Amino acid sequence: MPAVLEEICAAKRAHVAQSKTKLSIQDLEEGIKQASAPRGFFSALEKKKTSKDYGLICEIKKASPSKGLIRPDFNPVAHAKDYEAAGAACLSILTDKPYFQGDDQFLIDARRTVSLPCLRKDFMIDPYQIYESRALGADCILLILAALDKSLATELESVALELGMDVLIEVHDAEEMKRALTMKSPLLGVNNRNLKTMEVSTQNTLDLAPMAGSDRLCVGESGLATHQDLIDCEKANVSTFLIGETFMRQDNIIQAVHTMVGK
Ligand SMILES: O=C(O)c1ccccc1NCC(=O)[C@H](O)[C@H](O)COP(=O)(O)O
Repeated sequence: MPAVLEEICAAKRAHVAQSKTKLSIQDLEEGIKQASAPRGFFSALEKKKTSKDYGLICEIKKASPSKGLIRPDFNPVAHAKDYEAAGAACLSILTDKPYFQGDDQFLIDARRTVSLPCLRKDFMIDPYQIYESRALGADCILLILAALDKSLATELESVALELGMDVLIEVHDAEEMKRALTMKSPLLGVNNRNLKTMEVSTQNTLDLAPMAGSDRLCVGESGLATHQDLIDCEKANVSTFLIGETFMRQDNIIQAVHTMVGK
């Protein structure tokens, strides 16, 4: 596992242990009963694909380990509104605090403001977090296969699906893609960021997406900066993308999304 992921997951295990002392899974199940029903994350993206539109998962991201602070005037509610107005299919909201300056409250506030399906973007290593995600209102969770063995990935996926959420399975190499194809979720993210070097290359999407076959929906993730990047990925039949930093660095987010899709 890349060192940065190792470090983030170790911190996450300590954080989850702490959370469990405050709220039990039974408490979270009570919270889930009060939560609004899941919005179809996968189906929103599938709809865009069917209508031959780009399916954008627009990310609310204040900072990152590779870039530090990205958005000084960070305002998750305003960013959520802008993304919806710009035509995003879905939102991704980082909730990890120590490495991304995220917050669970950002997910709650953003989701309440818009009608888009929302991904809780965090580092899932324990079933507890899957219950917590649904109680927070998440419609989809992320599973990073580089951080999970087969049995834990399968367990987390099955809890999420039972709770009615979609699952975005993230892969970075061919071995992870093969593992992803043994899982149930049809939503596969190809991460263009090499977490060992932090370099990004859309070539990764071009190399791995063809392995996925026509039953899965591939998402190109990370380092997408220009409309040409999207056009390049279309060579591998990928028209669904997760984009954070490029949008978050622009004062006018609506304009940035329009420019990205070539409007
Ligand atoms: O962004 C990072 O530096 C990072 C470091 C370590 C683990 C994960 C990381 N990013 C999480 C993401 O998946 C991205 O936020 C997402 O793919 C959007 O990427 P970008 O468009 O490049 O902001």
